[in-house]
Amino acid sequence: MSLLHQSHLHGERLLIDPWAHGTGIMRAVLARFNWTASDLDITHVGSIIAIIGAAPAGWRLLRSAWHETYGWIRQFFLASVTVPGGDPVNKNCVKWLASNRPRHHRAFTGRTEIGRGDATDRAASLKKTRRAVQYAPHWDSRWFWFNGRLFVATRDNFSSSAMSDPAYDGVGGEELTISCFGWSIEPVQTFIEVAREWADRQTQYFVIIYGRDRYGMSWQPKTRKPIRLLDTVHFDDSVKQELLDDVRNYLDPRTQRRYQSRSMPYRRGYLFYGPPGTGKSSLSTALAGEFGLDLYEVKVPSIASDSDLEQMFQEIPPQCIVLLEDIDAVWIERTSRSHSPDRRSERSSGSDRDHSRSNCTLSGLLNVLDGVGSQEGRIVIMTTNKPELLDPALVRPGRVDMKVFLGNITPASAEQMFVRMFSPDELARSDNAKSGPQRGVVVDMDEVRSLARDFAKAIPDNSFTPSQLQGFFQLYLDSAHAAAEGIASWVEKEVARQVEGGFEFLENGIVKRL
Ligand SMILES: Nc1ncnc2c1ncn2[C@@H]1O[C@H](COP(=O)(O)OP(=O)(O)OP(=O)(O)O)[C@@H](O)[C@H]1O
Repeated sequence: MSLLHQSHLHGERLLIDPWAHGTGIMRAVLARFNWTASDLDITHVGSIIAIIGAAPAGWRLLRSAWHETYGWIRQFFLASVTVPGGDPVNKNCVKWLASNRPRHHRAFTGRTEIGRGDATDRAASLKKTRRAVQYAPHWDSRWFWFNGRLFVATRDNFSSSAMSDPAYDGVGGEELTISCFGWSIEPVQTFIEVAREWADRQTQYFVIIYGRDRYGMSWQPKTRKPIRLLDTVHFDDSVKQELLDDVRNYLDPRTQRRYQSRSMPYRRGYLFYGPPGTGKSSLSTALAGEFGLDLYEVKVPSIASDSDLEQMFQEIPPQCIVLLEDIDAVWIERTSRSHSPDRRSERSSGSDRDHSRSNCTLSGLLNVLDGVGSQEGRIVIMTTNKPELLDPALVRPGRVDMKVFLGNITPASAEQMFVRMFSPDELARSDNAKSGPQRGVVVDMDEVRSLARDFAKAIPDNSFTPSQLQGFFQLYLDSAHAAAEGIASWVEKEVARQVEGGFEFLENGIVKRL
């Protein structure tokens, strides 16, 4: 089709032209750069459009040329180490890279941070809709300098299924390859060591608790708890000291050499037993913090089968604490149980298995604890509220080397707990964390000690669990005097409640019992 042109008084102008609209826009754009309309003719427009049209093809060509070249560079000039996704080293390196990222990094993954809320509004943070969003840098390859060398880290970010995994946290979920120029992988190994040490320093004030993911397929870091000091778990001081000495001695490298030279399996097992709420889990976490170990938590009633248990243990690293909670739930196969008639009658009832009972068997458990395939070097802590149900084979020396009873609180422990709750340092620390004026009434240490002595006198020995007493303190956190005054009536009420027993509930403002 021929183009129609018409001359006007103001010179030659395009009137009816398929390009007219486009050129109008272009003219407007060019005018901003002080170009006149006469500078633009149809051949210029055509060239510009052709260039724009060819740009993506050119870009693709350049990219594939770069990939080809990069492949050659990797093959002939780079030394590399690949770390599988989910491995702790992978997380360490990715975290190091994230914290040393360029200031203007622009790609992030965002995910709802379950378990942590909006720090500025505590009440709102408990609502589902106000959960904070966590942003982690998103990248598939990063060039960086380390120790004067050029490194590149690549991960299979976008194609991997990691992103669709609900447990994906944006850190360490994908296979990671770290490379540097040269023939030796030594610089990469040095980088990995530095990243590991850096990550250890970041977590030295926390205990990392690992749990199975929701499909029971792999271990995932479940929570990161601030280290709980052993002083905050109250029980018999001499037993606590004995336990500490035993763990310290076991972890000493000389002990390991001694075990090995005498062909003894390098393993240590502990049983923490006692009523609910006496600190069995708290003590396990405190021990992990004290010795800088990660804690792998296994809830025995929820184990699906012996093979699942075996798989779990195979994936647990050597230096850590394995916490087997509610070990009495394990399925006993033995036909003769001298001191557990209840269990025998349950066993004879065949299919009606107790729901709190695990699907893993005693022999499955014994196998992972000290069978041929069991790893050495880890600490196993078992907890139970019902030690009388345990099979003697499970708790024999070699499997359980020390039994620690955690019982109801003694007046001496109650006194320690009071001092801890109201020490001036503790009050100042917790009030500083709050915004607004100081709420707690600070009394000096001598007064706290004297109030604690009076407080302890009101606590009958061996009557309340530490968690019950903790519940009492939660009512009086702001005043040591009020706590010391309120304890007598609280004890009276609690004792009456324990005598009456049953489940207490409120109906029309009246306390009733089931
Ligand atoms: N001995 C203790 N010293 C200090 N605090 C304790 C102690 N025992 C329990 N608590 C407090 O009570 C709560 C429950 O404790 P924990 O879960 O450790 O008890 P548990 O014995 O493991 O209970 P369960 O058998 O029901 O699992 C925690 O908040 C903990 O701080």
